[in-house]
Amino acid sequence: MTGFEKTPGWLDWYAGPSRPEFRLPEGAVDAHCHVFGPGEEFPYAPERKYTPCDASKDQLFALRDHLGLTRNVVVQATCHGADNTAMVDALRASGGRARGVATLRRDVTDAEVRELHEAGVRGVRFNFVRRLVDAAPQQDLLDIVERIAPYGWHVVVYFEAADLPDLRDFFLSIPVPLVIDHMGRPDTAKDPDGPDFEAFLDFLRARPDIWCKVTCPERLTVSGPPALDGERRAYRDVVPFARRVVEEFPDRVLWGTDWPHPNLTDHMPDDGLLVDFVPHIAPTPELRRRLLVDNPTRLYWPEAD
Ligand SMILES: O=C(O)/C=C(\CC(=O)C(=O)O)C(=O)O
Repeated sequence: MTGFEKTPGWLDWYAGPSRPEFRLPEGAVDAHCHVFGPGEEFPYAPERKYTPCDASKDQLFALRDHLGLTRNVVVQATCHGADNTAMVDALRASGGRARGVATLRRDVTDAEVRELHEAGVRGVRFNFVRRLVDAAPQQDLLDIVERIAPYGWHVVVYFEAADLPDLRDFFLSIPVPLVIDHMGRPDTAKDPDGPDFEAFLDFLRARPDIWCKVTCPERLTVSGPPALDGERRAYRDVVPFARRVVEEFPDRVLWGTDWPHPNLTDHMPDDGLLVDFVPHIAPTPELRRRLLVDNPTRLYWPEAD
């Protein structure tokens, strides 16, 4: 017993994922995943808006090996607030095979940033999704950027598509590279060639150092079908959105599982089938190598590039 009770309706991550049919290229990176607790060892943050089920570093590394991945980027999720200890513990245990993205408060010290850097953190995440967090004032975020810039870190931003018009100028004022979570969460019931997604692509065109994660079809899908029970045509409605991004920005796209898939209540995907989704959004071996290996390695392990 950890004393933490998972948010009602929240599904557990999928135990026993299938082995993907698509063979990942050597050096493939899961550039968006999380560790949660275990709560007994790494308590969840008092200010959290949900309580996840535990998902430990060992379980993450077992999934990495099962799927044929080489490396992980562990992204701090809001349920751990700005207490990065579970994420850092995973980085330290990974033998250099995991890098991290932290959450920082405005009063973070240079010594703390240096320690995170030494542990393998390479970015800070700013979350604007209201169901997850009360976003910090923009000036606080810019103060944090000043702290991390000397270390060559980037800023990961998570927002809903409807909020991009209000946030765009702020994002473009951030003087370090940006990484966008989950394609800026487009409404996939809309036309992938329509004005809303075009506005997102236009934002990516505004600077050459804005990267985009083509992740989370399981969150973005409206018409499915879900990646379960061997389904080979999962999330078809998301494919044209992701392909537009991959084909126009082949050198600044990233892919990840989003394991353990927090906050899903409808279905929990089979991570092996999520790997099998990749060839649909990156149709050539060259695009797949950039998406899965070259781009994340350049951003998170430049010394190995
Ligand atoms: O896993 C994700 O990236 C997405 C999340 C959770 C999250 O980002 C967080 O808690 O910080 C979501 O949409 O609920």
